Amino acid sequence: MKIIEVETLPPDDSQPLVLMIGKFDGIHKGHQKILETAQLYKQKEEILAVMSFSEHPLWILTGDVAYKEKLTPEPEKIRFLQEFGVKRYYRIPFIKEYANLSAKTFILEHIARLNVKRIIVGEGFVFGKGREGGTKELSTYCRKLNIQVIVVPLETENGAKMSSSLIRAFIRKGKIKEANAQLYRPFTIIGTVINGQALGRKLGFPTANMELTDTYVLPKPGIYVGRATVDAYSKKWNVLISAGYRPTVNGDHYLIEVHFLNFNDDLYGRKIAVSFLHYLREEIKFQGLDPLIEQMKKDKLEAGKILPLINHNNVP
Ligand SMILES: Cc1cc2nc3c(=O)[nH]c(=O)nc-3n(C[C@H](O)[C@H](O)[C@H](O)COP(=O)(O)O)c2cc1C
Ligand SMILES: Nc1ncnc2c1ncn2[C@@H]1O[C@H](COP(=O)(O)OP(=O)(O)OP(=O)(O)O)[C@@H](O)[C@H]1O
Repeated sequence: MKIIEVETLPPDDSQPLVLMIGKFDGIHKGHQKILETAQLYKQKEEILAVMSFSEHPLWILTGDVAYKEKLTPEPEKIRFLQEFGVKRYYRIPFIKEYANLSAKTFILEHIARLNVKRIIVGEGFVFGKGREGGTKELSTYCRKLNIQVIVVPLETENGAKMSSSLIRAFIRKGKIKEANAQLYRPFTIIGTVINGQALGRKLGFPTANMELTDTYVLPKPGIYVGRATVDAYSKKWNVLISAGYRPTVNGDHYLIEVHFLNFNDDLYGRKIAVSFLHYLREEIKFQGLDPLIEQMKKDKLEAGKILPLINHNNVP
């Protein structure tokens, strides 16, 4: 994958492209349909390209941190796009000047510098200053440049558009199943294992405390059942995940801790990828450690019952 930084204008280029534009956070089922359509339309000499923003435009424009939190931070997003055959990634630093670009200027001055043969967008796609341009304007400007525009019908669930914002909202509410259904795979967070208070080991439930590699959208505090991989190994381990503030031990910040079932190796400093599969229960403030241990034993039993019933890859 070639990553091209767009400073002010994309560099002139003659490579024939099939272009997709957007944030593509999560590469959800709707995004996957766009990528599959692009593959279908691609001619032999053309390559797939995505133009995306390094940060969510609304994070830059409003400063609302909720928009900084991602389902798939950029390295993850690029890895997924690569799996879908994308060969080029135009990375736009979403500065305010970019937000002020009109729909017309974006196509006739920016996109015109590239040799775009086709643009694939979803129904309802909007672009340009204040979201002024829609698919109609896109087609009008692209006709002048001889670019074919393909508008893909919306991928919906229960009548609602599948969208990154909706999936982020599901995760914040602990609605993991709903989020995973739209992602078409389990929601996964990657981090490095750091030292905790080593209390977990004494309680009989050692946990790998995660330092996250990026600003992920964080699941509602609670206990989850999931699966995890370690470093680059493909083996998946069953895990219990504690996400939240650990009120029993007066934790003062949100933390994701992972208890591996049937795995005892030292994990400090190692990179783990943790997939959330099932929301088990809320965090509880216990009066002392004994009731916490009792509850953790129950959680383990419950996880043992639930794991065989879960579709781990979330693909029907
Ligand atoms: C399965 C499981 C369930 C947990 N449930 C709770 C809970 O309900 N309330 C709570 O305060 N902490 C809960 N925790 C977090 C523990 O308090 C934490 O793992 C323990 O204090 C060890 O922390 P350490 O890793 O910093 O040593 C849970 C942890 C696990 C693994
Ligand atoms: N549910 C969907 N069905 C079909 N196409 C979609 C769907 N959701 C997004 N797209 C298309 O995918 C491309 C990238 O979309 P983008 O990630 O910018 O928006 P989004 O997923 O709607 O996110 P948000 O929820 O943050 O608005 C666009 O062409 C968009 O129209």
